[in-house]
Amino acid sequence: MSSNSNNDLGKFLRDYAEWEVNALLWISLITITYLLLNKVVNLLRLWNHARKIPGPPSSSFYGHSRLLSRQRVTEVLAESHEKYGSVVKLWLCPTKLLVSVKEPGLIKEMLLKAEDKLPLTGKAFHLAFGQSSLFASSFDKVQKIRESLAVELNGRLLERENIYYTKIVDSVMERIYEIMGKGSIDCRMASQQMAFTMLGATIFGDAFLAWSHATIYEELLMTIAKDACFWASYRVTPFWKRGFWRYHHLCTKLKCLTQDIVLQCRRNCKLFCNIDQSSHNETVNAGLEAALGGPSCSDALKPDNVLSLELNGHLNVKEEPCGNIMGVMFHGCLTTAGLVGNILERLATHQEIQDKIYSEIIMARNGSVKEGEIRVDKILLLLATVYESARLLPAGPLLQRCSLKDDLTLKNGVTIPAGAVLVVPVQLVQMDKRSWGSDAKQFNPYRFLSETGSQSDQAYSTSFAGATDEHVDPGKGSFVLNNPNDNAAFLPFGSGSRACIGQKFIIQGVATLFASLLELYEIRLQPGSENNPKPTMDNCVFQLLPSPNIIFVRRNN
Ligand code: HEM
Repeated sequence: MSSNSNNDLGKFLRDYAEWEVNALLWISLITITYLLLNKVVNLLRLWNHARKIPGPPSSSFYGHSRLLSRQRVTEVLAESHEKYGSVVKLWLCPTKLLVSVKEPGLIKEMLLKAEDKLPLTGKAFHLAFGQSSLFASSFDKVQKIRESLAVELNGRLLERENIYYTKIVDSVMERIYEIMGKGSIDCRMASQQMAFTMLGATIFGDAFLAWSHATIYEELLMTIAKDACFWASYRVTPFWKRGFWRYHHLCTKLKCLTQDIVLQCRRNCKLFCNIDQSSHNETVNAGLEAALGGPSCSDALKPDNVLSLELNGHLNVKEEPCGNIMGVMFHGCLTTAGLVGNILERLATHQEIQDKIYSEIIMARNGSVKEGEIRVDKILLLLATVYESARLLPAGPLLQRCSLKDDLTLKNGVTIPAGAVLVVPVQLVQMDKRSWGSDAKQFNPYRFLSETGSQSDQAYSTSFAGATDEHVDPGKGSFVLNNPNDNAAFLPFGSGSRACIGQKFIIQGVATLFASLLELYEIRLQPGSENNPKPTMDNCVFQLLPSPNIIFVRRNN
């Protein structure tokens, strides 16, 4: 009797186990089928929507990727827009659609509606600096911290004094003379120095100017910048490659050095100093040791609190300490160096504009109420030169966006499917004759100045189309600076929901830096380098040739 009941129980358990396994297999099968079907449906939707967007036919399975590997993307887009209109598509592979928008009105609409960034951008920052919210791809993650950073930067704009920039110029010139002593200096090197010092001093305060590791920090940042996108482009992070570990080691060094300067900055209590010091008494020695090749850095110190607490306490515990600070230094230094380099080169090659700016600076200095103050908002030609340099050489050839969840319908009726790579060929747009007049490809800062009284809406639409210095003399005071953002084709800082937060801050900062620099120094091409090649246009694309050597000549005043 009992052996029978044992057998029944055993059979029941076996049947039950079999039933459980079967149920599990069915659930897995249904889930996988659902996921696959979902992918197929999404793919069919993508192909269906893409059919209605004009673009060159793709002759192979790989779409236009072969064409893009042979020709620069801006050239391909220039030809395609010429032929197919303001919205064109290219296939990067059968599942990846690229849509380019070139008409300024549509660009504005698209950049407002497409709130996400391409996952690659977020991945490059994540891989280099760990998890941080400021440069993540999804808009939901960045929204709050964007607002806080904007408030923070605008506050900083109000409190910055010229004396501060004089200190930065002194520090930069000391280093530049050191380099010039060993040989000549090219625009790129000088601009890197200026951008790095300006941003470092802004973020970390005076402590940064006296920091003994500043040079190593700058070199590390630039080395990481060269490789960041390469390593992020791997679908699976290549842990098996030695090169990757070398890169990773550099990122760790940068992290530790950032912790060191954050600690020094707290000690000096210059920036972000309203945080509760008592919770951050830990020493950073371990971090510094690691940066210089010793053991790994201290976890106890959470320097990102410096930024995050300051930014209204949006600290996410999962975030990497210092991740946002490193992200800002990385993006800010690279982009600012590009802009400063272009201004240096333009001023060195346009002495007449430099002389006029110098007169404006002296007038602004004489007219200032407070001693030692120069109001950059009075130095119109300098600000116009900053805008024009940003227009002619944007930070990158493309602005990139995507809408991860929803399809986008533009006012011209085109629907762009969710997940498509959206781009704006910013070089083409910023040199388009229809937006900038017949001299669109030339350096003419006067296009950003117009006579007072000509600021009606109608005048605005034409005011960017190449005024000349014969008509505009900022010294006479009857001219005003146009707001560059009134021209939808002005996009060096992007536009819309993910536009650069640093635009106002950096324009004012760079202008103040140049005002302090030009007051003391004249920028000239090094004798003999006048005939060196200059940036030239080739099929609508600027060729970046070796940057010219320049010298800084101290004025006699
Ligand atoms: C000359 C200097 C700079 C240039 C040319 C520049 C340009 C840009 C561009 C083109 C974008 C993408 C915009 C878009 O997709 O619409 C961007 C994003 C951003 N910029 Fe800048 N930038 C500069 C300096 C700075 C500085 C100094 C800061 C901060 C201190 C900053 C903070 C940011 C942030 C946080 C974003 C990301 C916004 C987001 O993803 O939501 N930028 N910048």
